[in-house]
Amino acid sequence: MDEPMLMQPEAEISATRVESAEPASGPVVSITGVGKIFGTGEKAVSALEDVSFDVQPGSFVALLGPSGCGKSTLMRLMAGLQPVTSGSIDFEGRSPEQMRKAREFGIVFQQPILFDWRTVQKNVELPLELIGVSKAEARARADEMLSLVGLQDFATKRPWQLSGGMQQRVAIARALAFRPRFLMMDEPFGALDMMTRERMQVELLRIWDSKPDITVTFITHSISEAVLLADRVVVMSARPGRVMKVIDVDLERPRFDDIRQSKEFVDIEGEIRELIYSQEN
Ligand SMILES: Nc1ncnc2c1ncn2[C@@H]1O[C@H](COP(=O)(O)OP(=O)(O)OP(=O)(O)O)[C@@H](O)[C@H]1O
Repeated sequence: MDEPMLMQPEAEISATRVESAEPASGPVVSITGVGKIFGTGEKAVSALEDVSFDVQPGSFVALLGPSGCGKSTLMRLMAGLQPVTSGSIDFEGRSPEQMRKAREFGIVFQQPILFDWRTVQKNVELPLELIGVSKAEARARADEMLSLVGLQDFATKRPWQLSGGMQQRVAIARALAFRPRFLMMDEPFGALDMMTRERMQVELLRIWDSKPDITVTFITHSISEAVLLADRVVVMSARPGRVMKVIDVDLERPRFDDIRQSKEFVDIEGEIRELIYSQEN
């Protein structure tokens, strides 16, 4: 799903954090029996069937599955951009739409969608200004997030002067500048070459380690990307997407690039690969 980030301001412009009175104990998102059918009658397409899983607060969940299995659809349902056909998605008593309206979500798509006529810094500031954040506050948050993603020296450059990986880091900075409780990433590194992609994965681990309060949902086709990044991998079947298995990734954090060579990593990758291939045979 490649969508312009600023085309849906309510959805993309995220996050005045709503602090809860008590620390959360149970899951922060409960997805129960979710189904999604597009269209009606003979043209009806069943994209998701009976999808259920929980997301723990502050965890990193990867949605992994073949093309067309409904990963992006599931993320859109979670983000309150489309209604479910059946089942429910519950954010501690609030609906995805309520969460979206409260700007609890930051979203990063495969294409960063930056405005070339604005500087990097002003790209990060723009959506904040659109929701009424003062110029000074927007600048402070943009600078903080550009430092977090390692682009402080590129604030005054134009997006076209940056590499693909750097542009995607700007998109991540822009999403985080809203201080969202939930960061949803739809194949954010899918358009990058393999080496840049691997570097970005490590970069995301670093950013993630310094932002422990955020709960991340990350869509990917890549088994190794899912295992490297996630605490939990939701493995989905081909369309209509169902949950084949939820796999906990009990690898210690902080994680670095060399963890890919560890036996534990390779074992989890193998388990997921077997699961996916068993479905095809
Ligand atoms: N608005 C829509 N109307 C009709 N069908 C749709 C719509 N959106 C998605 N679909 C269908 O639902 C199915 C799931 O699509 P979705 O984009 O969620 O899959 P995906 O797993 O994210 O795929 P990819 O990995 O290729 O991005 C596909 O068959 C798609 O054609």
